[in-house]
Amino acid sequence: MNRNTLIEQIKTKRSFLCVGLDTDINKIPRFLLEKSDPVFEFNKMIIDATHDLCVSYKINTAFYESRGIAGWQSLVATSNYIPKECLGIADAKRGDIGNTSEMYARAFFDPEASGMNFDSVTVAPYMGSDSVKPFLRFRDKWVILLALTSNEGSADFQNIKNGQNESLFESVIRTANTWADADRLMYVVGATRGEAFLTIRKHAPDNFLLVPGVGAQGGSLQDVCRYGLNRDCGLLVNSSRAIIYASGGEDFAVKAREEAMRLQKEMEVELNKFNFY
Ligand SMILES: O=C(O)c1cc(=O)[nH]c(=O)n1[C@@H]1O[C@H](COP(=O)(O)O)[C@@H](O)[C@H]1O
Repeated sequence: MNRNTLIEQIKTKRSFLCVGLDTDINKIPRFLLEKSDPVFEFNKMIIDATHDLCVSYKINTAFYESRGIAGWQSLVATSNYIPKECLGIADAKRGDIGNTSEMYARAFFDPEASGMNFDSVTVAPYMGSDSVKPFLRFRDKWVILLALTSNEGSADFQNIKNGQNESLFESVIRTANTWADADRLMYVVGATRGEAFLTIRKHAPDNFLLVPGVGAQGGSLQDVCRYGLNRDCGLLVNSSRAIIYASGGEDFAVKAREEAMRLQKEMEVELNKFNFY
């Protein structure tokens, strides 16, 4: 999916919600366990219930890889069920020497090789340019590079300053912006980072930011929008557990829709404040 299509979708749906499919087989309603692929059935019902309210789905591959072959089958089936008008994110946090990154890129971007055709993949920047560039060789695909993450340990490395008083996350953004433009490169910035969005926007005025941490991790959508929105919206705000486990019962899809709609309404208010349309 290209940038213009993404922006059009945000305008049409008045939403920049990304639903996170962090589907844990031990947390899904029992009645689904009779199905041949319970995780896919769960995801399918979540997608059916939310696709008009969100512009993206993020599949965290850990929840699938941890289940071996069965998990991989659920991953492939779910990736192919994501509607075309929604940006599909493989949240795999990859990155390695060039020829290995090329294989990771094929795994998520080349349907003939792997059966999967994601629009984007999350990548760790630690190994530098040659570990990221193989992902950028695929047309109309996005790299979503970790910049300032939502977890407590993010300060261990990401806030370390260099001789120019610049934090590591700032150096990551400044350098990575020389590898690709804002049509191909997004950054992960945790919702728990509030005012840091001011600094991020100084270095990345045009890039879309994937923002996890609203919902279960307590980040504020309003703060994220105050400091993070740009003229193209420029945000994809993810919520996983708060949506998909809004209910543990047979009504899980209905409750997931209610939570997604609550967030979509809040996003619409923020877009209106920003005179986005
Ligand atoms: O790259 C990510 O998606 C990510 C980066 C980050 O800084 N923090 C973070 O929580 N995530 C992911 O975003 C999702 C957040 O899930 P919830 O806390 O359940 O909404 C999980 O899939 C995390 O792995």
